[in-house]
Amino acid sequence: MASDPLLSVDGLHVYYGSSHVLHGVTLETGTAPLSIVGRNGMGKTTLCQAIMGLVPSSGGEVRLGGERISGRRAFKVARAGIGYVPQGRRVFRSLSVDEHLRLVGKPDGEWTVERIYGTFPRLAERRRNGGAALSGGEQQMLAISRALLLNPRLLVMDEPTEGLAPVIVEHVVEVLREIGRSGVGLLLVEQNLTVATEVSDRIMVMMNGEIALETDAATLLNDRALRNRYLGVSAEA
Ligand SMILES: Nc1ncnc2c1ncn2[C@@H]1O[C@H](COP(=O)(O)OP(=O)(O)OP(=O)(O)O)[C@@H](O)[C@H]1O
Repeated sequence: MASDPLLSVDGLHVYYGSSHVLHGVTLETGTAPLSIVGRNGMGKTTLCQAIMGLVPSSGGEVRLGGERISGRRAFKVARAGIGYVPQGRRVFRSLSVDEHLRLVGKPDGEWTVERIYGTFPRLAERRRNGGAALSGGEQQMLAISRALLLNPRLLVMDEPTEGLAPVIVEHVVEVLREIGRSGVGLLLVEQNLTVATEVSDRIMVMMNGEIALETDAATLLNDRALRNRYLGVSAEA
């Protein structure tokens, strides 16, 4: 008997008032990373938020390991095993790096504060710095670390490289690849096609609130006409 996929989203609809934003999104993913790309305003953030229970869906369902999680409140979705790194990072300005990590870290989890410091030496160097004193890249690493310390089965990340310098983007890509290898599932929403294709081979394109295309990284990178059709100018950025 085939086992349940790690995450399955089936026919998900979301409205903001009378505005219909998700039009029956359907996807499945396992422990191999999956990237979702798409132009601005296509519904990628809304999809992340609907999976997390942060916006209500009006039809369809979300399952984690076969268990229905749609309709649950966000903290229960997190407790069920989905870590979320929202767009814009959101670290506390007055808490130090170490305080951020110790707030959520548990001594017996697979990801511990010590493992985080080993994975992100930069955070170890900055452990006494407050959130306000961190660079954008360091804040992103802290946001990812916080999500990992909850020992999730799946991480949902919304544009983790947005606004970062290229050298920092490279480091974040390395970290995402390591997460992919560690057995934690990864659903990555990205505007940066290079990042998306470096992190995952499987790529979905969202257009007008639907998954319009599922393809592999090489096909998308090699087919300019396909990129133009689904991603327009942002694909060349
Ligand atoms: N809280 C909200 N209330 C009303 N409309 C919203 C709200 N949030 C998003 N929208 C609209 O829903 C649509 C999808 O937005 P969403 O942020 O999900 O897209 P996106 O693909 O993540 O875009 P971006 O890459 O720019 O973040 C857009 O038209 C947006 O204006």
